[in-house]
Amino acid sequence: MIKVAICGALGRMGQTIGKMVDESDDLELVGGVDVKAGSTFGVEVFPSTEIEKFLEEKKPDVIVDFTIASAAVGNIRAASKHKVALVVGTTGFTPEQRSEINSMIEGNVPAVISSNFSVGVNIFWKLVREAAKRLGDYDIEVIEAHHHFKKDAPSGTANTIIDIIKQEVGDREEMYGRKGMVGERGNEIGVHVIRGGDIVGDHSVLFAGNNEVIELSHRASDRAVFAHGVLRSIRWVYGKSPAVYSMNDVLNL
Ligand SMILES: NC(=O)C1=CN([C@@H]2O[C@H](COP(=O)(O)OP(=O)(O)OC[C@H]3O[C@@H](n4cnc5c(N)ncnc54)[C@H](OP(=O)(O)O)[C@@H]3O)[C@@H](O)[C@H]2O)C=CC1
Ligand SMILES: O=C(O)C1=N[C@H](C(=O)O)C[C@H](O)C1
Repeated sequence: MIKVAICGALGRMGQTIGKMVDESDDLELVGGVDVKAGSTFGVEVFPSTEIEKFLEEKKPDVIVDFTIASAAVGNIRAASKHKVALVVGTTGFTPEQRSEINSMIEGNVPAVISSNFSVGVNIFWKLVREAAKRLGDYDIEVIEAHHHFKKDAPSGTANTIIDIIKQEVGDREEMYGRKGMVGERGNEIGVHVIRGGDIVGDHSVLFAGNNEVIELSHRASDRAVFAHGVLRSIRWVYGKSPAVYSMNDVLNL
């Protein structure tokens, strides 16, 4: 049995992952950490101020983090110190936070970090790369939509899309929405963020040329798609050599 702990255990993703871990035969949910203490699926949730005590008492094999960027940095530091493998889905990191995370992990613990654990999105990213490779002279716009509770914008997945496009077409300015006399469209990637209701997670990329538009889209209708990828990652990462891994490694893409 792989002993699993969840940071952000009482949140939307924490609950979805906790349920799936609890129902699986080869994984054992040993507890969680959240802002406030509590319980989930019959195990104790410690307050985030007591993460060190939690790790010493519960000794998880893998820690899953779905919190917020500022909190995740501290949780990753604690996991690295205690040599616990990581699966990190939290988004909204600054470049500085990402490099701090990488240096905490490298040579210390194995960690899968992804802005989107859905298998479909990981294939979608491949399709976006392929299109960008061939349609670099088309106008490119990225659109994402999420529920009204989401704190970071644009989504981590949209940021990954923008990175992929730039890797293929070269650096471009990101244009976040447009208003007023915007003038002729420049060598930019338009980025549009929608927040509303209970939208789980929609991402589209438009490649617009003369007399034609190619639109690639992915729509998640249940958080279970992310949680399935998280469970695959937990099973994959346990026992691996210390390094930062992506879902490409987990899915062998
Ligand atoms: N990679 C992927 O596939 C996916 C990534 N995400 C990302 O996961 C993150 C969480 O999303 P979601 O579950 O919807 O958000 P929620 O707000 O529902 O859950 C986050 C939880 O973390 C808690 N939290 C805040 N600070 C700490 C801390 N220091 N230690 C422990 N827990 C803490 C929050 O408490 P409180 O509410 O009291 O602040 C909350 O319970 C986001 O960054 C989101 O973008 C989401 C879905 C898929
Ligand atoms: O906050 C969410 O809900 C989601 N966050 C991730 C992101 O920021 O890309 C993944 C997914 O779209 C859901």
